[in-house]
Amino acid sequence: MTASIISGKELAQEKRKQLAQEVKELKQQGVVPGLVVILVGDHPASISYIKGKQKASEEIGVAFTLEHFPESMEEKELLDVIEKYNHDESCHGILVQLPLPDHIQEKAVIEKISPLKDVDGFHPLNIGQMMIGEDTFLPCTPAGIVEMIKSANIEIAGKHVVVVGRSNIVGKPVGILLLNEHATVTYCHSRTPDLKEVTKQADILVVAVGRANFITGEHIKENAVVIDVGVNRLETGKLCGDVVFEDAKQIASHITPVPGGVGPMTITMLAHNVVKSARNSAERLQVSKEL
Ligand SMILES: Nc1nc2c(c(=O)[nH]1)N[C@@H](CN(C=O)c1ccc(C(=O)N[C@@H](CCC(=O)O)C(=O)O)cc1)CN2
Repeated sequence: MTASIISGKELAQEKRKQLAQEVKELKQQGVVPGLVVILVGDHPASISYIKGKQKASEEIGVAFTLEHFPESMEEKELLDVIEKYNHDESCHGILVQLPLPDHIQEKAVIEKISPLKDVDGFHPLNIGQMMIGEDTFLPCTPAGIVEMIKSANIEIAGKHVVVVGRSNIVGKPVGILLLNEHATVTYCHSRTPDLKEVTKQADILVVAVGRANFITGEHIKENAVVIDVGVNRLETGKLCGDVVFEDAKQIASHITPVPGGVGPMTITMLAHNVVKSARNSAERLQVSKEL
């Protein structure tokens, strides 16, 4: 039997329709959700991802602003731009596209963004809230993965999840979100001895290493759910994931494709966070009017 495909593209379309409806309602209350994306440099992949964010924002009705600066921009200048938007009431979400040039400290930049506008969910305060299971802005790729698993009616509680990769953006938080859903979680990384012995125990295997075709059929348990987070561009120009799709298709019960899997859901969860932030801000305004 071949695996069912969990289409992030289709789920994203469905969620974007719901978000467009929520934005319509917010606009009737006089609130236009606003997203500011900051790009430093001309990284081609970043430019392409930002175009995706702009297209989704336009589809949903979110006001999108791009602040594009040269690679030579100083860290201080970037912090000042963030400070400006922290105080701008028309802006509900601030996102600094990663990676940043080497001379700019990612940590300082993330910490500068107001936690109330941190729609990437990368600020330590929001990460802490996520760790303890409080309502907050969740990092977009991990949140999108959880939505995709749930959309396929896959039970998470009690399952053994193996996460391959330990980045702050994807690997670490996706493990925490799935732990919060009562999974048993194991993390693997470059120093894990005998990787396939661990991955073969996974009921749900999440792969986020950024290496084309890193996971083969040998790593996958029969009927596992395989979530491929990799977006790798081959020399031929073709995109592929971290998992050999043809192998996984024969073994897994479900698999996410690349392209059209986790990527579109990352962008949709960003829009979800912007709408959530606009709603929070409308509620704060209402409370302050009532006082
Ligand atoms: N500030 C952030 N920077 C980065 C993040 C992030 O969440 N916040 N994640 C990644 C890049 N990323 C979003 O920014 C991202 C990656 C991939 C996709 C996507 O839709 N991929 C498509 C293929 C796109 C293509 O043709 O190249 C797919 O998988 O179908 C969206 C967003 C690093 N930086």
